[in-house]
Amino acid sequence: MSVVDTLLSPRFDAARKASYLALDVDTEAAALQLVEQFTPVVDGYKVGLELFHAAGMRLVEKLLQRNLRVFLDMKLHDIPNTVAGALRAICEYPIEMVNVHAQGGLRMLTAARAAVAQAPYQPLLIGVTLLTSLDEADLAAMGVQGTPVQGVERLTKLCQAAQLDGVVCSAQELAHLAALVPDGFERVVPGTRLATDDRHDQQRILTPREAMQRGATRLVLGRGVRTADDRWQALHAYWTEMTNDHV
Ligand SMILES: O=c1ccn([C@@H]2O[C@H](COP(=O)(O)O)[C@@H](O)[C@H]2O)c(=O)[nH]1
Repeated sequence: MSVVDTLLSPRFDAARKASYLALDVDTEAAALQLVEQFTPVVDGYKVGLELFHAAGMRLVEKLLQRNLRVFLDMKLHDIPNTVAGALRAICEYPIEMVNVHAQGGLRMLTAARAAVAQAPYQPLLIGVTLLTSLDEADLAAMGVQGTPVQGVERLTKLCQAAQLDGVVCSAQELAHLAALVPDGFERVVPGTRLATDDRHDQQRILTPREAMQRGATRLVLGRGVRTADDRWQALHAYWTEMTNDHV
């Protein structure tokens, strides 16, 4: 059996459904090349700031036409009225998940919730807590008191107060959050790495296995897969960790 056939087997269905491959490339053509390579093994893709600014909603429409799950990683952060307006425009499309910065505050999060609730499509609305590229020293330099765990806890409580569907956080805060949030609350984790991977610009990392063990509900897979010498082997390694061992 080839690695692609193995990855298409039901054994990996749960990992497939819990994964978004980050299309962090700078042209529509490069994004579609990745999508052509990985579909149908991967059926969920993340469009972030780089690709969105290069290719816009037209690229998102192309993914949706292929019946792919789309996480629009916009990290909206502005005054409540502006964020609500942006979400109304986004929710004209059947995307699966969109996010806002929890640091926009309760009024902004509440306006975001209301905008999505009234929209034609209602993606999961997720609050980004503290970027996984920040460590405690970065927080202190920004005037944010306490540890990343404390910061993520504060921001998660804001997201819960505004009735968001979940948060983005690092795997390092998950054990702490497990006691704080109910089962159905999404815990979306970017910046996981295999033990042998480069961490790049990420600071608060753990392995995919540790993330799943600690309660992640969805993982964003980025450079660990996309820039690997053998992308299929890398995806197999990530999904095996996500599948086998979180007991
Ligand atoms: O706190 C955050 C929020 C979002 N991201 C995004 O996830 C991917 C991670 O990519 P890697 O290549 O695996 O580092 C990227 O698109 C970020 O914009 C994040 O890393 N941290």
